[in-house]
This record gives sequence, structure tokens and C-alpha cells, in this order.
Amino acid sequence: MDLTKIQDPDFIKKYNKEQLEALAVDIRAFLVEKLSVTGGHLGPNLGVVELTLALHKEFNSPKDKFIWDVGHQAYVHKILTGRANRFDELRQFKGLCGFPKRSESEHDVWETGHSSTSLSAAMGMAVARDIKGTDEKIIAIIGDGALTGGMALEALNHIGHEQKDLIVILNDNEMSIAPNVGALHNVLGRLRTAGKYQNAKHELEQLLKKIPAFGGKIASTAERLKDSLKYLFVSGMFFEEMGFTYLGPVDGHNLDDLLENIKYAKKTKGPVIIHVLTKKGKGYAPAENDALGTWHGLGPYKIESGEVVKNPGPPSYSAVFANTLVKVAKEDDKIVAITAAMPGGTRLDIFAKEFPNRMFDVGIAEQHATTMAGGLATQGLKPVFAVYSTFLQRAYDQVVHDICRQNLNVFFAIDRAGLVGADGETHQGVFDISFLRHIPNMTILSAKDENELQHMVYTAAKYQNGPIAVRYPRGNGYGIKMDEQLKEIPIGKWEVLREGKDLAILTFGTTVPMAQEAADLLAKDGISVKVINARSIKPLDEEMLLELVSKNCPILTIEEAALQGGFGSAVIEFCHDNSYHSAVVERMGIPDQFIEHGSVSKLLEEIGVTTKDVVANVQKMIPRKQQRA
Ligand SMILES: Cc1ncc(C[n+]2csc(CCOP(=O)(O)OP(=O)(O)O)c2C)c(N)n1
Ligand SMILES: CC(=O)[C@@H](O)[C@H](O)COP(=O)(O)O
Ligand SMILES: [Mg+2]
Repeated sequence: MDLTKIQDPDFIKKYNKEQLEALAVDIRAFLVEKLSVTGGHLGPNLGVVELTLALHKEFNSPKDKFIWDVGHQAYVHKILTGRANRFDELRQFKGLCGFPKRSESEHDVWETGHSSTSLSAAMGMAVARDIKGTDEKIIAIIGDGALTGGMALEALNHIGHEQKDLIVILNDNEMSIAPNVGALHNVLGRLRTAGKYQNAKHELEQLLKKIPAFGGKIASTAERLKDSLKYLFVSGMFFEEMGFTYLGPVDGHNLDDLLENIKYAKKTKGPVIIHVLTKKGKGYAPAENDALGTWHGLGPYKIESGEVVKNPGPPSYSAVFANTLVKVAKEDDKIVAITAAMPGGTRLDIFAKEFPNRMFDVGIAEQHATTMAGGLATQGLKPVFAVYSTFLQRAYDQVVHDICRQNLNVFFAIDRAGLVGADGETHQGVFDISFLRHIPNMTILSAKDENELQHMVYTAAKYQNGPIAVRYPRGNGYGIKMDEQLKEIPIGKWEVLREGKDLAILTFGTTVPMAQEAADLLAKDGISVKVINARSIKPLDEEMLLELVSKNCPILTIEEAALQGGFGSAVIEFCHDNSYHSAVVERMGIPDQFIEHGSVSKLLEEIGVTTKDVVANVQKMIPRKQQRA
């Protein structure tokens, strides 16, 4: 079938099982082919082909509402809702978003990207439905990984209490990005092996009825049998005890099984959870046999061999962080590492290989990770929480209330700091300076390259004066020479990269090269620009700043971070607080808007943060006449 001809999912209503199965084959072939060029979240989507077909067959989207948790597994939904023709531009600038996007389709009723929000959103929609007196079905589709997120458990608690009609599809593939972790994962494991929960309960009751109630062996065996099955029920009862009708486990690749249970759920009053067993990567061997999460989300690959097209470039910043942490941890047994379900992305898998007992994967639980780190720190250990900038947003209060207020020695290794590109609005790591800088006791460093990163990791690991954050971008370093000897970076001290007298550029991290390039171009124009690596974002280098403003040196700050509350704001606040009211400070950075998906270079061009823009801004700041002086 030519999937690009699909306009809306209604056609599926008339499809029989064979037609659906044939369509599933076409969808898998389409995904494998398209994503081999664009990259994307192949594994999760191959796992939900039959599930998504069954949902669109049994429900009437968009009247009935599908809420996809994380939303990385909504490609099949997008194909069935008339967007197959946009997959060549998946996650590219102005192209198809990799997550549900309300502006793309009426079938996308809730936007996601961060995990564990679907149940809360579904509850909101169910309450609204009942207040309005309408009759649409509300269906949340949440993975076993996302279920480990605290928000999901908060929502389960409330949903179970309110007893609203609402369907939760638990897509259990035993994987988060990496293999899933946690006690809840074990509960699901018991359920997976328990076989048909409903049937077992019924059969047991029938069996016990048949056993004559006489004492001795049989009765006690029956009791023991009941207890052992009860144990399984107990795990199965986890959801029933939470006020849900539990259905499953259901074979998530068997359309008959899926349709039968969805039909049953539609008729059931109150909240229902259908426990669906799927295989991540189903139908494409390299993805199906992926034990580590490589095929969870990836770049282009060769279809035949399953060979992922590697960019052989220099080591990633994440790898530099992890390898340096291993080096430091060999000398300091107090260092303990924590990840929130991202061992591969943060490369703490490297650390775990060296120190299996000193790395903790807490599941998708950034709040817990942060406060657990605080607990560790109170006992004299040195916890390192490696977390993407965007996901640390989830733990803002824990950073304030538990860590900074108690001034605990926690090292936040903030990965993916800055624009991340393809994942777009929900994942851009551009807010961490704004949400950390104003918290008392917090220290923030930002690495300009991989060599500075290793020194900052060393510095932060040794730092004993409270919480410290080291931020570094997604992707590879520049391939520069790495110092053999690690050294401490002086906190609160900036680095002059280039002398100049007409104007000073203050920048850090990924925008340092563009400042240097601009300075070269401006020099040809007779403008002498000082370039400073303002690598200590908090505390500022007040001495250097005072020297600049006291000489009325115009300042241009550049940051790949939100301008609102960012580094440039800190410089302006400093000038104001020190009564340098005539100080000239201009800022370049992320404007007050969400930045969508696209390549980082394209996004920077779009928001006017390029070398050309720096040159233009400096020329505006240095009036022509002054240049001649
Ligand atoms: C708050 C938050 N933390 C981390 C992530 C990164 N992340 C994206 S998908 C994923 C695993 C999701 O597992 P599951 O819900 O089981 O979905 P599956 O990929 O197995 O279909 C993680 C950890 C995220 N999106 N949001
Ligand atoms: C959906 C999700 O949140 C993760 O899969 C994320 O896309 C990983 O990002 P990186 O590719 O930067 O590791
Ligand atoms: Mg999963």
C-alpha cells in the first residue's frame, strides 16, 4: 500500500485482520526505509505497529483522544493520520516533528517529549469530558519505562481514586532506552510470566470449588496453590488495588488479542489498564536484537547490514565526561554516579563498566535522582548526577530545596546543554542557566571544548563547597589535543582568549569559536575585539568585569542559552548593581520562544546567532567614527 495516500485513519475501520496484518508489513518496511536516511526513533515505533492499528480501528480519533507518553513512538499514528508523505523531512527544520505536534494534526491532542506526562493529561481530559457531558474515550499509551516516572505514579494514584472512565495502554517491551529497571519493572515481569491474569483467577476459583472441603493434603495444597497464584495475583493486583481493571498480559503483536481486550475495555466502567507485551524493534532484526538501546533513537543506518552510519569524529563530550570521571574515581572512592534511565546517552555506561557498584540507574526519575544525590552527599560521598539539561528541568525544586539550600556537594553533569537539534522544542537544553543561576550556593561552569571539559570534570569532582554544575553540549568535541595532566579550573575566573581594545565579547561553550572568527573578520575592518571565555557563569569574574566596565568598554555577550535570565542578564545585573548605568552591554542568544527541530547550525542561523551576526552586531555597537580613532 502506498502509505502516502492515507489522508485519515477511517479506512482502517473496514479492514479485516488480514488487511491489517498486510498494512503492518507495509508500515514496518516504510519506517525501516525512511529512517535509514533520516534517523529517528525506529525501535519504539516498530514495536507499536499492531497496537496503533488496533487503536485506530477501535476508536474514533480525534474525537477519541490518544495521548502518547514521551511521544517518540507516534510515527505509526502519524502515518495513519495522513503524514506519511512528510517522513523524508522527519525532525528536520520546518519538517515533521519527531513527537506529537498539535499544529501538525487534529489527531495529535497532546504534545510530549518528556516522559511520564500522559496519565496526568489523560486525567485532565477525562475530568473535562465529564464536566462538559461529552462521551469521547480517553486513551493514554505509556511505556514500561515511562511508568517509572514519578508523575505517572502520582497520576495512577489520582485516576484510581476518581474512577473516571479512562483507558491506559501499558506498552511493556521490558525496555526503557536501555533495559528497564526498578521494582515496578519486576512487578510487570511477574505479570508477563503470569499468563492470562483474568483466566488464571477464574480457573483457580473453579478448581478450588471442585476440591472437596476435607482436611489434610489436598486442602493444604489448594491453599498453597492459591497462595502462590495469589502472589502472582498480588503483582497483578498492583493495578487492581490502585483502582484499575487490569487486563492482560496481551500479545501486542496479535491483532485478535489486542482488539478483543480493547473492545472489553471500551465497555468497562472506570479506569482500565491493558498490559500489552510488545517487542521493541519488532520486524527488523538489528533493532529487535538490540539489547543496549542503540536502536531506540539513532542516526542513518544501512538497511541490509544494520550498520549504523557512525560519524568517526572525535570522542563525544559525553564520553570525555565519563572517561574523565572514571579517571578521577580511581583516585577517589567517594565518587558515585547516578543516571535517570540514560546510561547510554550520558555514557555513564562507561563508568558502570569500571565501577558497577558505584553507578545507579534510578529509572526515569530525575527528582528522585537529585534528592538521592543529596542523601549521598550528607554522608560524605560525592554524587555525580549526569543528566540532560532538558530533563533536569524535571527536578528544579529538588535542586533548590534539597541540594542548594543545604549546600550539599552534588556535581550535576549537565549534558546536551544548548540546542540539541532534531528533538526540537521539548529537548533543547537552553534553560539550565536561567533556572540554576538564581539559586543561592549554585556554581555553574561551561566547557568551551573537550579539553576544558575534562578539567572541569576534575574540578567539579574535587569541589567541596556545595553544588556545582558543569554543562557541555550534545555531540563530538573538536578533536583538539587533550592535556595529559588534569588541572583545576579556577572558579570565578575567566580566560582571555584574545586581546582587544574597542569592545569585549564575553562568551562560553559552543559559541566561543564564532566569537573568535568574528574577531578575526572585525580586525580586518580595523575593529579590535577582546574575546573572553566566560566559562564561570556563576560566579562571574567580577574583577575582569569591573575592569571592562570601569573603562567604558562596550560588551557583547553570546550564549547558546535563553537570554531571559541567562549569562548576559547576569552581566547586566552586575553593571546595574555596581552603578555602571552607562555600561553598554548587548546580548546574543536564544530569544524568548521555543526553538523547534532542525540542525543546530540552521537553528542558530534562524535566531541570528552566527559569526556573521556577531560581526554585524559589533559594527552596530562601534560607530564608524569611533573605528577610525
Ligand atoms: C523526563 C524524561 N527523562 C528522560 C527521557 C529520555 N527518554 C526518552 S524515551 C525513554 C525511555 C522510555 O521507555 P518506555 O516508556 O518504555 O518507551 P519505549 O521506548 O520502550 O517504547 C527515556 C528515558 C525523557 N524523554 N523524559
Ligand atoms: C525521546 C527521548 O527523549 C530520547 O530518546 C532522546 O531523543 C535522546 O536524545 P539523544 O539522541 O540526544 O541521546
Ligand atoms: Mg519500554
